[in-house]
Amino acid sequence: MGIAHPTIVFGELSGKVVAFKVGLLGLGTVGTGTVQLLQDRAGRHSLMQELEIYRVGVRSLDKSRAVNLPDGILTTDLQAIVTDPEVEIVIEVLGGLEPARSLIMEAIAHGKHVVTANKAVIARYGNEIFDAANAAGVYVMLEAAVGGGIPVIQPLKQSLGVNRIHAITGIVNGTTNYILTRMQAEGSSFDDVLADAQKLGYAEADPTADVDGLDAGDKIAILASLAYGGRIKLPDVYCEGIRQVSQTDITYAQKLGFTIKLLAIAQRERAGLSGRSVAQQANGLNSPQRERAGLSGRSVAQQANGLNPPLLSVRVHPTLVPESHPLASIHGVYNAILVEAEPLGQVMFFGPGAGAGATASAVVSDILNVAAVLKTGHLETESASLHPLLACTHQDYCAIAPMSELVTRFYARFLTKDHPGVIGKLGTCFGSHGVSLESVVQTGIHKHLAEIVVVTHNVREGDFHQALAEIRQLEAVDSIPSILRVLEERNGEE
Ligand SMILES: NC(=O)C1=CN([C@@H]2O[C@H](COP(=O)(O)OP(=O)(O)OC[C@H]3O[C@@H](n4cnc5c(N)ncnc54)[C@H](OP(=O)(O)O)[C@@H]3O)[C@@H](O)[C@H]2O)C=CC1
Ligand SMILES: N[C@@H](CC=O)C(=O)O
Ligand code: NA
Repeated sequence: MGIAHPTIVFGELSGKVVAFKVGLLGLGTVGTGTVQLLQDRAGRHSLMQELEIYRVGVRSLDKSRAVNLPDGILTTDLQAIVTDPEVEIVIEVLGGLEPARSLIMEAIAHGKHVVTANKAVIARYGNEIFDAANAAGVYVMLEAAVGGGIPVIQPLKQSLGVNRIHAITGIVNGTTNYILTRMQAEGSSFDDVLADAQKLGYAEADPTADVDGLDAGDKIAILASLAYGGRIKLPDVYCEGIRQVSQTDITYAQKLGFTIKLLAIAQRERAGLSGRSVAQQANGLNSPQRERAGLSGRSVAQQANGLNPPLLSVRVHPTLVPESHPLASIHGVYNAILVEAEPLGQVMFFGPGAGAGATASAVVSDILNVAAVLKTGHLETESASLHPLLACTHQDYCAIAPMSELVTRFYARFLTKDHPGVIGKLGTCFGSHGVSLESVVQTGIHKHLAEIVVVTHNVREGDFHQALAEIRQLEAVDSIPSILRVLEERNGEE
């Protein structure tokens, strides 16, 4: 098909236009940043000269736009973009599940390479998307989907590929880090700061995904899948957001030498914790988990120890982070991802996790990666296969251990009657469930009730909750307003 629409042609080499035609779906925060970057090529990689914005799909043609595009580039017919034979690379920056998912699938079916910033779609439909892409011989690139502009997807696929990953601990949601930072620094209210994050373009269209930890859950599922070489079932990822984090807890945490962060964590389950072996933990998996891990009908002990992909803990929750930990100093919309690997040791990726320019940097880098492969003519022969360090070809599922088996420290705040002996009763309940306390502080009287803050040593989460269930029955205990996990200072491990 000839070029029926006006286009922005950037590249003309040896008198011959060699542009890769890009179809952009979405012209919001990220789409606008992407166009701005593609229109401002001076001093950037020369391959950018060969990218051409061919069509841009939006919902409304009446909106004023922060970028100038020639007449006829904008369209509301997104399907026409993903089926247009002229388009080689489709950029999906619409957000949401539909029509994003269907358009990605249709683009793949029409032989287009896809670049997406959409972690929600990849975390839920990655299986079908990558199966289809691999069968069609096209790339699906997603650097912008995790950590915004921070390069973390490509490093996990390429530079860190030889490492055995022990743990990934990240601040991967800019909105919640921005909210927690300002609540902590200024004592601002949650709602006011959220409104600012929305104005700045950090938050998702529905900020529930940010605030309730679901966006971070999508991102850690994607990182875990790349790091551990297996697919992750999203419902297996435990997600707890920041709605219940109060000024009171922020203040107590500060007094105790911690800062509260929403952490996304994926780690190999460690053998021997709380006297349990990996095999026993794998026994605790429900049957679909064991089925997915390939454990059913075989010796769980034998298989869990050599599990490939391994048995993992994958979770998102607000966490007390020691002030001395590298993640404690990540503020505002910044993200950071700490990777602990063998033989490399610790490496931390840090940078802006959201925002137009930063995210566009990741999107356009992905486009360049695809254009670079296309330029080599690598995919043009019948027998050509996808570049193994750019494609995603995992088939097996990782088994995810239940949260009750997690071994972690806890912070808990109790409101109790101000009676003698209450602290002793709490200690007895904890002790009878094997929960050892690092500190117990009675911090004052709050509406005629005593406020007691407890920090535990490492405990098995299931044991801790059993102790709490017993404590709730105590006549002296009014309520337990907060329970938060605590990160250990050494090695970023819990
Ligand atoms: N914002 C950020 O900092 C980051 C965002 N991301 C991800 O990037 C993606 C885009 O986010 P963002 O740019 O913030 O989103 P915006 O809401 O700012 O922009 C969405 C764009 O998509 C268009 N659009 C949405 N639905 C449709 C539809 N059904 N038909 C046609 N057009 C549609 C909108 O059109 P119109 O303009 O006409 O309304 C708009 O241009 C999301 O997946 C997000 O998770 C990833 C990293 C950081
Ligand atoms: N809403 C997300 C945007 C980037 O993924 C965030 O706040 O991190
Ligand atoms: Na990134």
